[in-house]
Amino acid sequence: MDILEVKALNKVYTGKVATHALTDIHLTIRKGEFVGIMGPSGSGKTTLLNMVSTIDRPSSGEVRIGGHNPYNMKKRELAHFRRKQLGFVFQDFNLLDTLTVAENIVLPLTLDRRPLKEVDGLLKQTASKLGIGDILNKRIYEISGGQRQRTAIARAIIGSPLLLLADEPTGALDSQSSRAVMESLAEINEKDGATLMLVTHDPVAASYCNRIVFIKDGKLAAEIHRGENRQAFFQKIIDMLSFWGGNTSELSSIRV
Ligand SMILES: Nc1ncnc2c1ncn2[C@@H]1O[C@H](COP(=O)(O)OP(=O)(O)OP(=O)(O)O)[C@@H](O)[C@H]1O
Repeated sequence: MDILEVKALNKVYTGKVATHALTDIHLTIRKGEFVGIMGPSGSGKTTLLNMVSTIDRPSSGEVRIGGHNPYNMKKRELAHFRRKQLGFVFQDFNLLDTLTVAENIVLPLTLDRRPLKEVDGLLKQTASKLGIGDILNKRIYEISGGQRQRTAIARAIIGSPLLLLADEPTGALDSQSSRAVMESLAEINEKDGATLMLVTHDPVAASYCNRIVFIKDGKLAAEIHRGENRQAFFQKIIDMLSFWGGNTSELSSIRV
């Protein structure tokens, strides 16, 4: 089953000078896939993510999520669709600092007025998946960056969205926390069959994906698939980045 279908997508930012940010993008993500989007700075990764996450409207072409075209929806319907069907994970966590970990995680369910008992069950189950069951009563300012990102992931998946979208989720983390966060995302993908789309510059983070799509100058440039061996996939990613452009400095010697 296709979770995401992007067809003939174009985005032109109009202004004094028009920027053709995306040109004729076709991308399908099937249920249970973990797809990474990579490419040099300014290549159009964020623009693509914004079109898929329904934040910004394409200039032409089509986006379908679970068979629905979000851009045909009315404002309220779209807000509801976004809350139910999409999960978001950002580089800077986007958590509410003065609330507890538990309060942050259940926020989407509270907004939907789900029964307390159901919310409590889902909270325990989701927190234990992310290994944060013992910090539920702490406030966000009392926990580490890695714990914050795992809290944000818990919030993103508690409503079982069709598609989880992550924008540089390891961008603000040290390498050890980055690995823990990527291992959590990979586990959600493998064990729960969650479908993920990840935008990243980080080849180590990207090596946890099943497939990487490279964008260059707003166009799909190449695609690689992971086999059994993550170290070999990491090396392939490095090779692709040095060919297509991207951040590869000091990375070839890293073991993943
Ligand atoms: N709101 C905007 N208005 C005008 N041009 C924009 C806007 N957002 C992005 N662009 C341009 O569109 C192109 C693609 O930008 P985008 O942010 O999608 O790239 P990116 O691959 O995510 O880059 P980075 O890795 O640096 O975040 C760039 O040329 C950028 O300058």
